[in-house]
Amino acid sequence: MPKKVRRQDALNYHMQGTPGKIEVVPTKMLSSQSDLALAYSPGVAEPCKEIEKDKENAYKYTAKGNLVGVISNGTAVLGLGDIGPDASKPVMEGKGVLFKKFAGIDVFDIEIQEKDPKKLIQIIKSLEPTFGGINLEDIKAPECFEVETALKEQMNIPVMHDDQHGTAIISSAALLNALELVDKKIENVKIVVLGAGAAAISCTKLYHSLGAKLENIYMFDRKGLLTKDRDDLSETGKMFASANTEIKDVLDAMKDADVFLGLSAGNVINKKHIKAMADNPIVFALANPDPEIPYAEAMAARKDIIMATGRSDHPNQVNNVIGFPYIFRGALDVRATAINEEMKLAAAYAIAELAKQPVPELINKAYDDQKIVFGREYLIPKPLDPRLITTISPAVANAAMKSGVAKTNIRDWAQYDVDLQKRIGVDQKLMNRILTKAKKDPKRVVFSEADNANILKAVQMVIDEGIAVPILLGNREKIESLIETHQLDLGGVTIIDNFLNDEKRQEYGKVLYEKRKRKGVTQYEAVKLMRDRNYFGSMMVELGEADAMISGLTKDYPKTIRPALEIIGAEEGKRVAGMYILLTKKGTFFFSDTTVNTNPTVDELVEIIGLTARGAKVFGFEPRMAVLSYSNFGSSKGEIPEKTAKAREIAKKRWPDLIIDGDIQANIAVNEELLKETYPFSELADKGANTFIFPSLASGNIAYKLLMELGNAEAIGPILLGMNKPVHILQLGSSIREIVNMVAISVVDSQDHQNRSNL
Ligand SMILES: NC(=O)C1=CN([C@@H]2O[C@H](COP(=O)(O)OP(=O)(O)OC[C@H]3O[C@@H](n4cnc5c(N)ncnc54)[C@H](OP(=O)(O)O)[C@@H]3O)[C@@H](O)[C@H]2O)C=CC1
Ligand SMILES: CC(=O)C(=O)O
Ligand SMILES: [Mg+2]
Repeated sequence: MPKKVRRQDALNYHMQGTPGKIEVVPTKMLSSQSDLALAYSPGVAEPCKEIEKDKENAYKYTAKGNLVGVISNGTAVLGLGDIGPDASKPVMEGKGVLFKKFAGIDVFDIEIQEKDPKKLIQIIKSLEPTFGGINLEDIKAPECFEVETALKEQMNIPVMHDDQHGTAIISSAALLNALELVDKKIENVKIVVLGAGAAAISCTKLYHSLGAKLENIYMFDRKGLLTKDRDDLSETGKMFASANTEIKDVLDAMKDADVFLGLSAGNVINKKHIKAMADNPIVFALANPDPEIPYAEAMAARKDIIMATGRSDHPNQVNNVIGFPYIFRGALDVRATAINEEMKLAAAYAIAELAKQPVPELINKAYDDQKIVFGREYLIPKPLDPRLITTISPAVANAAMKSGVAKTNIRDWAQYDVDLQKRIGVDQKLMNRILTKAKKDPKRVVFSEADNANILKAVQMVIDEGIAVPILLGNREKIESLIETHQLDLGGVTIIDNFLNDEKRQEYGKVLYEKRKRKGVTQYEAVKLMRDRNYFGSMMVELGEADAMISGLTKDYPKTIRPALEIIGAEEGKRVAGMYILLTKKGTFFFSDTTVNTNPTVDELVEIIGLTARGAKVFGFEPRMAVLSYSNFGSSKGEIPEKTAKAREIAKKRWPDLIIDGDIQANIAVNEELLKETYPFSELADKGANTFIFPSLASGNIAYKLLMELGNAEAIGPILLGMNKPVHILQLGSSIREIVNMVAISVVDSQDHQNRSNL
């Protein structure tokens, strides 16, 4: 299901926390007087002198080699037109994020207040000392051609105008594959191009070098068809001017056309245009953010259509994000002085070929468990495909070496492959995996604080993404008014406000009374407690009227968990514990117990070990557990070393197959070198720990919070382990994304509970 992008969501995304999408992070320590003396004066003078002797040393002593300038003057921003350099900044920051996330490349985005191409050339050229490469972006035609050509001639680092060549590379790959599917030859096809700007001209040039005939190409700008008798065409435009002056308009040109390429503006053609085309029409409507024709309209017009857009919410996303991070990665890794035709073609063929390879399960999972196979709906690889980097970058680097523009060579390609994989990390995908798993089998989740705007916004995302079937508990009038105020689209969602209704409360109260009558609760009190939505929601889960409950955004933890414990309780013979998942630069780690057991006894620690191991497995990890202390294997005496060592011993007897070690200090547990050197007998010596059992709630809680604040780790949780049915408690004031993540976790937890009871 396509996910709608709402205006307010997009604004909030950019506004929340630190405004914008990027920050600069130091890569060296700066914690002491001597660090300071090295990082800045006097020490910094030494690398300065080395670079003065030989400029190439900048690659050795500065960030230049991995730094790309994303530079725009804001004259052709997406399909929004000349909105100016200030307004282009979100797009340029966005490219910075994609460079970093997909290829580990750092970016400074530079927005320049200058339209004169000559001056622009001067400014950009003067930035050569800073950057390892230049990505020109959203500069309008025809100025962009002059700017790029001059900079390529004058600069000794790779320069690429991505709207031209990135788009040309990706769309050529898609075109080659689409033509293969419909069994047409590029030499014979009639191509209508709407737009005669940077992207359109460059794509058409590349199609021409791949074999398309000039006489079969009909290119339009706002004034109409580019024809030989027009005297307002640029030099590049003239190349595609048609000798046929009979054609009236785009519709006329579309008669029997095999290929439509749109790189102009949104919603400028309609189904009549599509219907006029030849059999098996190939329609690439690539304007952003809205394609030349809406996807649904084009698909409805013809059954035999092959359709691509620039958007991520439809199949066949022809967007330069599939190319630029990896093209620059390959170019930087061999210190190429240019991105030449050979490198571009190598990228296009690598992309086209990758689409024909079997798709790994990971990608199927990331895209809603579809079985993705090469075909009409999968012409080119998906943007989240981790193989893009290991396919495109080596192809580009190799082409640079062969065409003589590489200043360094890659010799060990196997090692290069490993290095590239490290660049993208693997664990960032964890939340994606959880979300995908949830979407596969969504469950009914009751929100007991539904009269809260953030909960409702999260519910909207949950519905849009198909994660769960929400049930809203709260005052109907208030919920409806919030839905209206925030312009949400929650029609059809169940709202329950009859927890005040006597009949339902009586029914639920009786069940609670039966459970708690020997704990001092009277029938009257039990019925009264059902006015509390946490009691009511817990009872829905207990009686199978919902599969999971989410609460805790507005009340403190103990108040929220108590009703769940009284009504649902722990699994038979088990305790309840709280786990956090920490996403750090060094990978994913599980922390327990961070929220429930203040000072666990040995037996309680053993239970926590068992629950946490199962929790880590639910999220797809093989736990390697460290029972943490301030000692290593009995090196200190005291209550905590003894408690943790004993717990480990008992747990190991109970679950001999689990990797568990302790008592152990936290730094040792994650440091394989130290472990191998000092404690080679340890079960963790091979790989280090990924799961930590803390001796007390205080230590676990403090550790994860410090990691969040000082280590920039992302925390997912707390995940309640050991409940008889899924209930998950939010942190006070969780963000909308955190609420959505917790819903996905509760759905996955519910799936796991149901699978267990099915065994
Ligand atoms: N999917 C992708 O990866 C990419 C998509 N794009 C999209 O392509 C479009 C163009 O970008 P770019 O080439 O950089 O911009 P340019 O400003 O360089 O070119 C825009 C071209 O489109 C023409 N045009 C605009 N509106 C219409 C219209 N209603 N009918 C006919 N022609 C029209 C303009 O005509 P005129 O010359 O008469 O003004 C101009 O020739 C944008 O929507 C952009 O988002 C761009 C790069 C990558
Ligand atoms: C994708 C892109 O670069 C554009 O639409 O301009
Ligand atoms: Mg662009």
